Amino acid sequence: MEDRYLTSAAKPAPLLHTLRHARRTAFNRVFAAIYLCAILALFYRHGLELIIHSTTSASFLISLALFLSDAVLAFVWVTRQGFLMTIVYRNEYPENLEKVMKKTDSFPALDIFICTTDPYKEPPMRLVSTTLSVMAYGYPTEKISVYVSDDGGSELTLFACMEAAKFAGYWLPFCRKNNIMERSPEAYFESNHPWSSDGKQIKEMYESMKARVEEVVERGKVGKEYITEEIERKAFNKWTDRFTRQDHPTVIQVLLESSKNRDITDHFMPNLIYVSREKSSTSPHNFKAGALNVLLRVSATMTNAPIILTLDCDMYSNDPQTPLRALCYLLDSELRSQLSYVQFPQIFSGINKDDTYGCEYKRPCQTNPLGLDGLLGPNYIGTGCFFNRRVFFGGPSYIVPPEISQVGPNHVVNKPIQSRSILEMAHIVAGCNYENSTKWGYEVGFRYGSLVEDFYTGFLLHCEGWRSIFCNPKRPAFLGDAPISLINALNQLQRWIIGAFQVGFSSFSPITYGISSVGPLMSLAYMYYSFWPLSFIPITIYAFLPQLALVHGLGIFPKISDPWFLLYVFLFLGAYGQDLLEFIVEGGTVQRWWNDQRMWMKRGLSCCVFGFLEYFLKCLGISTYGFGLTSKVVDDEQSKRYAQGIFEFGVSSPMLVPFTTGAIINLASFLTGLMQVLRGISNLEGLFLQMFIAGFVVVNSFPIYEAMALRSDRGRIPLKTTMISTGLALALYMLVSLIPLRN
Ligand SMILES: O=c1ccn([C@@H]2O[C@H](COP(=O)(O)OP(=O)(O)O[C@H]3O[C@H](CO)[C@@H](O)[C@H](O)[C@H]3O)[C@@H](O)[C@H]2O)c(=O)[nH]1
Ligand SMILES: [Mn+2]
Repeated sequence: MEDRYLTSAAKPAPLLHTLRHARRTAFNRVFAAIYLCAILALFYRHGLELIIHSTTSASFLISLALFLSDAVLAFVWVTRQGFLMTIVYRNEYPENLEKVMKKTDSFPALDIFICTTDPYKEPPMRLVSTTLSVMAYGYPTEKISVYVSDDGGSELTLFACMEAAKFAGYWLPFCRKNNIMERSPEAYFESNHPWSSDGKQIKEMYESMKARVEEVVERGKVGKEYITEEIERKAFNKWTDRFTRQDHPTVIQVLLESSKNRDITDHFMPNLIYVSREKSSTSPHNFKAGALNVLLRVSATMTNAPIILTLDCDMYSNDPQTPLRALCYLLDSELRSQLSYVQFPQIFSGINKDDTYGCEYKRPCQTNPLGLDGLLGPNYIGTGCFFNRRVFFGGPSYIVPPEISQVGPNHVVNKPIQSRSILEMAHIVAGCNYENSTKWGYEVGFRYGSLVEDFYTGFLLHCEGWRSIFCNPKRPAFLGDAPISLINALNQLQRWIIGAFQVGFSSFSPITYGISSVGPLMSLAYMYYSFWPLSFIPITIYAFLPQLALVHGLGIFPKISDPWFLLYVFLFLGAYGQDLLEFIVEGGTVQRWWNDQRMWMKRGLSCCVFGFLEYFLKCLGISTYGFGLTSKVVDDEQSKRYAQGIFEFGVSSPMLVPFTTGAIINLASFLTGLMQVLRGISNLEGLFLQMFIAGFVVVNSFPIYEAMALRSDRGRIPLKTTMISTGLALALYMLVSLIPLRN
């Protein structure tokens, strides 16, 4: 990007973007001060309980457990404030871009990276639609290069990309001519349109392409009848018998070259390049971060665009204007020297009405970034993000040069991408040993060392002194898939949790390194993401301890008549109330919020615990972990249940056991407590808070009881899980009976 994009100083330049501070920030600050006082009061009471009122070892242990729980909750609350103190909204005006830039041909080139890994978990037709949706961007076509990274090394994926390249010749002019907004053919043909004659024709072409790709995927092989050209045959010949997913040479296939290929209206096409990096079972490949670094280098040798968009195969473009919106920031002369990336929110298209599994992730994807945007900017969330290529090579004021200049940000490509020397170079930099003893993954490129490479990379970029921008247009810029079964949702989150701990406990921890590099509020936010899964400690304690005490008629919280009771009421209502408010203000519904807080409990008693255990077993060298890919395939019956908002438990997995056990204990304890109160053995006064907690959990657990006892479909809780959980609940109950709780 040269200086000709700079706006002239003489006349005020047309606005590219504006910023507005949210009014509720003031409220949030006042509320935080009040709530903090309440927390301090709570700890004063904990001190009294621990030091003065604990007379037996059992009561001391109970007080200690409650203290520990509240300490973690307080820590999480404090770190969450990082998102609430500086909320801002932005608007951008892409219509002014051309005025600012004067000539359309001065639009910068754009390299788009799309990652895919497994044709059976990530249907290639979804990849095709995503690819076509960005190839059809309303942006000078010859400036777009799309790089598909196939970590599965699959000929099926290559075949799908070839089909996409052919179809693009028809699809791109069709989109331009009819000025359609949904440039993902899958999304476009799914919605109902009055079809024109060319619409019908192209729909037929799409359906036949889809049939071919799906047939090939089903057969697991690209049949000879599909290979028509010599160049295609040569490409598929690379899949020899020795070619496996884990061990194979680099495959780079230029499927479209903008200077050569034209569409049916003789208009330029974008570049489309398939890349499957070399893999060897003896060299680490660093999952997605490794794949992205290969694309960074391969694209540098071929097109080296100053702007890069990273996408997952399931996030298609929903608005052809999106690159222009990103440019409103990336080309801004005041921001430019500091700006690392423009992050769009992840918005999911297939979520049911009430978002059963809380997979909208409204806070991390939509509301928290608004708060961060008033500081150094949102964290990177892996997809839907436009980067300035330069950020991968050092901070704003210093350059960390790569080992060879051909992969650096200043390299000028002056040969066609299919020329021999370029292709040779591209193969070299995609090799699995290329990174040995280089700075890739540590000081250069996407960072290694965490399963949430996106979070880690964004954090370190902020630490280097870069800022980022959150761009949240009304019409979602991208739409993606979210898991629609409980176990998939929990597994996905477990990977994120392990990744978060990897950052939190690394030498670059936000607690230590972060505070000195990004400032207090920003590092609070990063601390929140690194450590919130520790909430499993209070969630577990609050799910079992008050209930087991209740069964034995033992009160562990203040009585209703005790003034401390009001403090508990305020802390509970304050936290839940503010959370609800925040959710609703940003366009959520009460039902979705309810489901989200219900999932919070389930997560605390499943993937948070397992993620924590797995992280520590790995630290001790006992286990290893991989990047458990989220499946994007669902069967019809499952989708039907999801559409009705019915929980999908289905598989028997240890993941389901803790919260099922919890649900049983809470029900039993609530009923026992109720009986005791009704029979006059205990009085409600002293047990009210415990009854309330148990009752609240019971209400939240209705779907669990239903899935254990009443349902017969395939999504119910498997009998095995129910039996193990009941056994555990009984064992726990008996164990507690052995402890002398009262003096
Ligand atoms: O070895 C790998 C593993 C994954 N991927 C790709 O990474 C993307 C994300 O994988 P997915 O299973 O969909 O994970 P999600 O949990 O849905 O992804 C979220 O979390 C990831 C970090 O764990 C981020 O990279 C993603 O951008 C973010 O959407 C997909 O395109 C994969 O094809 C690779 O390229 N190579
Ligand atoms: Mn995904």
